[in-house]
Amino acid sequence: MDAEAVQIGALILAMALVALMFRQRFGRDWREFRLWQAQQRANQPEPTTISQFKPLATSLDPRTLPEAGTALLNPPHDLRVLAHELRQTNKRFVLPLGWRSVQGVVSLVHGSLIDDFTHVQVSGATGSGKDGWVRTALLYLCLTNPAERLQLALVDGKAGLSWLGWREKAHVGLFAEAEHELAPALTWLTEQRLQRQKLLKAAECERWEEYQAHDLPLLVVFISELTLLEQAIGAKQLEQWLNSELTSGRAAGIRYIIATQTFSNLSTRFRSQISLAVAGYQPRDDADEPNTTLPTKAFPSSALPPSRLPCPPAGAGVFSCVQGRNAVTVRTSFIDKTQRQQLLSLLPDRQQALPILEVAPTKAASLPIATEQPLIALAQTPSQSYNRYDLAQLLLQYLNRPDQLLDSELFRNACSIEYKRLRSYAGVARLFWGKDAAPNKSRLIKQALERQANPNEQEMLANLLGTVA
Ligand SMILES: Nc1ncnc2c1ncn2[C@@H]1O[C@H](COP(=O)(O)OP(=O)(O)OP(=O)(O)O)[C@@H](O)[C@H]1O
Repeated sequence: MDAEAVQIGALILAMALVALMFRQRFGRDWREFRLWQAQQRANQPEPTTISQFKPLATSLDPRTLPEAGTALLNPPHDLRVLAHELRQTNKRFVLPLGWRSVQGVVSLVHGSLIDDFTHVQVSGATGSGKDGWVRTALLYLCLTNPAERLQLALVDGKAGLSWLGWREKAHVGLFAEAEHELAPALTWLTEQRLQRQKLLKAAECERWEEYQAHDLPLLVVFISELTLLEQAIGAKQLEQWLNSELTSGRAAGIRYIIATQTFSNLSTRFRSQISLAVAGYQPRDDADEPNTTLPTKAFPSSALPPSRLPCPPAGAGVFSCVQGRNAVTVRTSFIDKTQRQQLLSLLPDRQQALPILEVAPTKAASLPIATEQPLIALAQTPSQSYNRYDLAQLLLQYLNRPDQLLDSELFRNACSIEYKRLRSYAGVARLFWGKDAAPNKSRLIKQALERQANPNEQEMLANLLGTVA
């Protein structure tokens, strides 16, 4: 009996040992398989919408810049060569992204702001060529589209030095260069978006692309250094504003190109609205993901992560363009000052004055309320017996003088409709001014309701006659 028990015990022990060995082996195999699977996925990027051309010009030097992956050593620095290559596309609003060379074949990577991507982020350490990239892209856009079809808004916190000669051009609809102009420029952009939404709504268009009339050009907004805007209006306000404008600007025919040295410390929320990352050199590999959305190890073989690109000045103009999981490393054409001035002189001058950017609201808290958040909330209002676009415009107009809203029948009417629904002054205030609405806004709603309940004689007459104050 004892011997039998020993035998059974030995058998169980032997089985457990075998199971343990298998488990370890199997676990290792499984991990290796997952790693191999991840590598395969990374090496076979999904088909991209940014595309490349076989060159029309035959004399391009196919050598690549040392240590810069597929980036071309000597990209053509003549805009006519770019134009010559891009003749092959039939897409609208095309941006040249840069040149690459694979096994001796040179190609120009490019994409359309309408068909291929929407908003673009451009990053890279100082001197990596961000301004150069944007200037070439925008110059090309202006030379290929009349001012009636394309307008630029240049918000350049770097005192406009990179944009000398652009202010006078008919393509430029807004030019903000001084620090005090930055916050009003953002308000102007929100107003533009609201006006566009109103026009599109009147024309029963869900998207700008459907709009048939010719009075709504594509508006391309370039923000040259995000951190300067952050200093001017505050991080939280900027994040809220960007989130609203990037989300709703797209359907209104507005595209943002946002540049900064690194997106590392900036909110990830608004960045989810950006569909193309143009990423130059970064000194640290933990900056790879914030600047491209791809972790260092997930880069496909077609591109180098920003931290592996050659650093400027040798690596100036080298960028990895990342869209989803697809990425390519390119070098941009550098249009020098002489050529730039010549090309700018071909663009028509403006006939009308630029908008005057009044002194900014000093408090960050008073940035446009009529942004996405209240508009989305308003759009969900079940009883639409007031015009939400007019209300949004009104809120924006009285941003710094909210007390004066009390004189508006539209405002008071909207307050009473929303209060009946929400049963909370603070709730209505949040609906109108966003989630950070201050307590004084709740008081304002209360006052509006009191006034609506006890209108003065003139207001009663106006109400009876059906006119809007
Ligand atoms: N495509 C390019 N090819 C070669 N050199 C370039 C290219 N682009 C830029 N450079 C060089 O790099 C310099 C810096 O470029 P640029 O001012 O565009 O960089 P930046 O990233 O905007 O810098 P910063 O953040 O400091 O403003 C340019 O003066 C030019 O000499």
